[in-house]
Amino acid sequence: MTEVLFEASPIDAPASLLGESPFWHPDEAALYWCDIPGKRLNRFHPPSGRHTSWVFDCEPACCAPILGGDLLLGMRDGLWRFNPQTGQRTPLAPAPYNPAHERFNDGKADPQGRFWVGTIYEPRDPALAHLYCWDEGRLTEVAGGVTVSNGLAWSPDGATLYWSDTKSHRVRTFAMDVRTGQLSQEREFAAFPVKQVGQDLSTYGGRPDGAAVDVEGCYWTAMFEGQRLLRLSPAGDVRREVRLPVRCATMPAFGGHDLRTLYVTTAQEGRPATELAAQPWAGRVLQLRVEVPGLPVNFAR
Ligand SMILES: O=C1O[C@H](CS(=O)(=O)O)[C@@H](O)[C@H](O)[C@H]1O
Repeated sequence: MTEVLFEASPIDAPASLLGESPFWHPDEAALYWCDIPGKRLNRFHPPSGRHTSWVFDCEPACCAPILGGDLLLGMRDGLWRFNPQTGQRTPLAPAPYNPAHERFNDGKADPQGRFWVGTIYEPRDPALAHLYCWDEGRLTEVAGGVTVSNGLAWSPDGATLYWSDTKSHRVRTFAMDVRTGQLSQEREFAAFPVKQVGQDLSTYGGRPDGAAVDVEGCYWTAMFEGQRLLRLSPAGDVRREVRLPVRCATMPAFGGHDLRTLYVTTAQEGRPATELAAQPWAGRVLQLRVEVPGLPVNFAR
């Protein structure tokens, strides 16, 4: 039997049901991530090995640091400011959709501190999810026509926005006016073969989920259900594939003092029992070392 060696192994923190939105906080030397159905925000501090989590009454889907302190949380019921020291949560904006069948999903700040956040339309059909931008106290709808808004990331110069729709297996780019945040020149960046009904997972490459960009401008995407990460050049060519010991990776994030540790959140929710028995790290945050550092996290303002 051939032994498969994986480069990634889990950090010393409990598994999530559906881990998402990891980011490395440079001031705290800690990794934050959400467990959406577990209704938890997690923090792991590698130097001390300390894991902390906060439990809410509503699903947190994305988190970002705010300039000057606190975190911004995108939750099913809206955007919140959260103080991890006191546990206090202050409302910023109510959900601009019906939370009975839609919720915020992937969200990130751009280099100017505007917070971009998309939604997931849970009935999945039709494609009624959106992308919003939170800026100067206003939440504005900027795009729609997707089902699972995901994969937000920016090129190193901040002038290209990446955005995926996991369900349609596509990643697109926009030119972004760095000063105003105005989007133009929508283009298809990458498209992956859609899973056929009854297709064996061993022949399926997965669909683009969360993403992160490195200093060479390459786009790292988690391929949900494909058991791999892909590193795509700015032109969209696959430069590297990293096989993972877990079927469902959800998002990579660069961390560590040199931003060369790639953390990857994963999911176990809804997976078959046989798969979970074979992949005991499902739901854990994985880590691996990479050669090219990532871009630091952007702070929301
Ligand atoms: O709920 C979620 O699920 C999706 C994966 S999929 O839509 O089921 O293919 C994941 O990408 C998303 O980020 C997560 O919140």
